[in-house]
Amino acid sequence: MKVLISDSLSEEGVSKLQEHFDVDVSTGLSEDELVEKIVDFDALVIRSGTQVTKRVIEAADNLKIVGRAGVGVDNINIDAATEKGIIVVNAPEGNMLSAAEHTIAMMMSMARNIPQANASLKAKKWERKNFMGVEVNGKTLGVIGLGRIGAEVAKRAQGMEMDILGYDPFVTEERAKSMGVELTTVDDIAKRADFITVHTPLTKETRNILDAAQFDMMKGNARVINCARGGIINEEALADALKAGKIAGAAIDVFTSEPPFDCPFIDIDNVIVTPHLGASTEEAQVNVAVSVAEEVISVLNGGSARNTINIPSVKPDVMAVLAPYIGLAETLGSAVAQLLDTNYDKIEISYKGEISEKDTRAVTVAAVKGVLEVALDSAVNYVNAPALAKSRDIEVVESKSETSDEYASAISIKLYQDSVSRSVTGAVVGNEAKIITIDGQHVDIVPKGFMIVSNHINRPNVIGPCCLALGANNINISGMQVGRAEVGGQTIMALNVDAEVSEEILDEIRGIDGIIDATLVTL
Ligand SMILES: NC(=O)c1ccc[n+]([C@@H]2O[C@H](COP(=O)([O-])OP(=O)(O)OC[C@H]3O[C@@H](n4cnc5c(N)ncnc54)[C@H](O)[C@@H]3O)[C@@H](O)[C@H]2O)c1
Ligand SMILES: O=C(O)[C@H](O)COP(=O)(O)O
Repeated sequence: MKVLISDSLSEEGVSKLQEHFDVDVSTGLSEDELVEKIVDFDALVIRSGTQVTKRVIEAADNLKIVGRAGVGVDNINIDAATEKGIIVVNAPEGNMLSAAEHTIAMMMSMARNIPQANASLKAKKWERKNFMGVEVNGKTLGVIGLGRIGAEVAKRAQGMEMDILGYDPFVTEERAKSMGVELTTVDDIAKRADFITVHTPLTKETRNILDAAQFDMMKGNARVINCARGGIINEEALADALKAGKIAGAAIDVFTSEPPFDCPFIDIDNVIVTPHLGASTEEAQVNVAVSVAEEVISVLNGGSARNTINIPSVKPDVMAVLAPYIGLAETLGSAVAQLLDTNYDKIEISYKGEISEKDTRAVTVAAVKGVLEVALDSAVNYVNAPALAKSRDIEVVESKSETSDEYASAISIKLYQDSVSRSVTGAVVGNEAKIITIDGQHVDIVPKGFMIVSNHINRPNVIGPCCLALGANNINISGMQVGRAEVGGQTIMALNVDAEVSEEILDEIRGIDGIIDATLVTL
């Protein structure tokens, strides 16, 4: 079998692979070169430097596995790989300490102007008064994303006597408390923190999580750090805030486009930058290279992988019966997680009717994956979803009842946090998945595309203005369902729309008299 390594990989990983396979190390390939070359290979091992695009996947007729020696898989077209049956694995733990240490190094370098002072002295200047710094002791650090790296950063900053504020929709109050972190909102972090660091994946929710509005709220002495992914902090807004003197500095390791030679803040004096070095330590590189090499060896020899991103660990015969329900459960999980706008500590999956007699473990895993994916994106997969829920103190409960009201089988997923809960129920009719209730109210929705779900008072002159607002913004409504509540009572409305709806338009809808809430659900 043949393995292509297309980014620089630690020798320990290369030699492990060479013990088993014919290994070709070719770095710096263009997309065209990779498309041409990949045809012959059974495995591809990469870091962040290789873009595994749809074209590359389409050309990869022998490829069985893509191994990412690191965390982020945003440079891999996962859907294309999944469609082609190519396993994608990563090495989620090997570089977390290095990334956390780099974050702390960036914070300290920024606090004490070390890169600028170093450059000045090497230019034979003695400019002590230009490099007055600040202490971090007693200061407040805001950590956005309290996963593996965020948690390690918080721990290290506490060692330097910093107070930690955190935001992570996926972390419960209890867990935050055990980490010594005060859980709050992004805006509160923007207002109160002296240093702010981001440690999330780049998703629809995290893109521009620090934007012009947040820079406007920050204190004049605020400093921001991005050692996660370019785009989590809006680069234009950051440049504007620095130029206007709204904040005191920034330390950036990752960029929307790398190398970032056209980046709008790269030349600003109080910005320090590194060329995506978070994982660049000897230790981390050995860890991730060995981890990925072991995964590739196992998979190419017919075994399984530990850190799969896209392949369910379900036996083929079980899959054949459960496949439509696995898809349904994942979709329902995603829908309900998008509807609940607080953290949750319990996921309840209820099976009714014929499905309750089956071994539903795989369906439950799919439901949990669907729920968690809203916050964790590609970090969650069929294999790790239950463990991720457990590690975040989220209880997963299954219940079964042999009777089902209208459909042969129905699945409900309910998320809880204290007295707040939301639920979505679905069924499979023919081969088509349907949402049949939202929060217990009957609807009949094909769960696909964009949907606005709102609660409103069941009385005249509420639905019309919503439709007018969408029409005025050129958003076409392709379907509408309204729950059945008594006149004057609270009811659900679900509007299928043909395009994504911005927060501004949703705010317009939320402002309509009689509307209680409105959420965009993307499926
Ligand atoms: N600079 C580097 O070289 C380097 C090295 C390693 C990792 N990384 C990047 O660091 C990031 C974090 O990695 P990790 O291993 O800690 O991942 P992780 O999956 O362990 O943690 C990510 C956390 O982000 C949280 N999150 C998701 N959506 C959120 C949202 N909307 N708001 C706030 N929090 C949200 C999740 O709940 C999770 O706890 C990734 O983007 C990864 O690619 C960069
Ligand atoms: O996601 C990651 O693991 C980091 O961004 C590291 O990327 P690298 O392996 O290309 O250094």
